[in-house]
Amino acid sequence: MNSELDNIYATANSQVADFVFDKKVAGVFNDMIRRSVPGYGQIINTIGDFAKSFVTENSNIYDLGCSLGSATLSIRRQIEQRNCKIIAVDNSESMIQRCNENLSAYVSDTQVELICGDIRDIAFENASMVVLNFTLQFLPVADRNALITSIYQGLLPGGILVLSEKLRFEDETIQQLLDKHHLDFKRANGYSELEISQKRSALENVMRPDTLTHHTKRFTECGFSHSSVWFQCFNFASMVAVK
Ligand SMILES: Nc1ncnc2c1ncn2[C@@H]1O[C@H](C[S@+](CC[C@H]([NH3+])C(=O)[O-])CC(=O)[O-])[C@@H](O)[C@H]1O
Ligand SMILES: O=C(O)C(=O)Cc1ccccc1
Repeated sequence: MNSELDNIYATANSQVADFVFDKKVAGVFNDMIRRSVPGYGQIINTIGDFAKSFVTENSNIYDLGCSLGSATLSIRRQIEQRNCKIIAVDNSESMIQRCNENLSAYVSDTQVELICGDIRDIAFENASMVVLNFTLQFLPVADRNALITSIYQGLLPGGILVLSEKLRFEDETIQQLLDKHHLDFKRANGYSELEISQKRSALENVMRPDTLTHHTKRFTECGFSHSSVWFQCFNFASMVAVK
């Protein structure tokens, strides 16, 4: 999966536009997310491991906000179950175009249907696994419960939802502690203070993290009886909810 170096925010701008998943972002995304999200690689690998355990033959798997297809590739590498289909959805044409290139580079028996569209418009059915890997945080808060409910209703009994998100903390001491270590992670990965500051400004109107308490409450409200955090690094976490 080729990717240029992310230097999108390396030059000072008097006006930083809201972050969009456009062609420029898609071109550097693999570099951007690995240098910005601690534990991303581990989460991607483990999504494949979860798929090996949870995907059932003749079922559907949904990768919502698939970006370049890293989660879809991880799932496709791991599953041996027959007659499954992965439905990978993203509303960025640039992401879908690159995702298609990435998926075409590998031969696989597992069918992948790529949809350039809004995940809120997807009808979920016969699903053994659904992945929301750092996507829900970009949806309006008011739309999140309806999506999780729709996912729950479309999951087969025993099906799994993997939800990874940046977290917000009510406790200001914890928020500041984990924010600091996240920014140190970005610094250690070569981002300048200017890049960190300008990216934060670009994200503030388009990415709205929830608290872990809210995620857990939402799982229960939307029908799930089993959920847990399985991974957390600083203010980034991945959760599982099982039907
Ligand atoms: N309403 C929407 N409908 C469809 N796509 C959307 C919507 N809103 C945002 N997106 C898409 O969700 C993705 C979020 S990135 C996911 C990483 C990937 N899951 C990964 O495992 O590498 C995470 C991040 O950038 O932090 C982008 O590709 C958006 O175009
Ligand atoms: O939360 C942050 O500071 C990020 O940079 C996360 C991120 C990673 C990739 C695209 C958009 C946001």
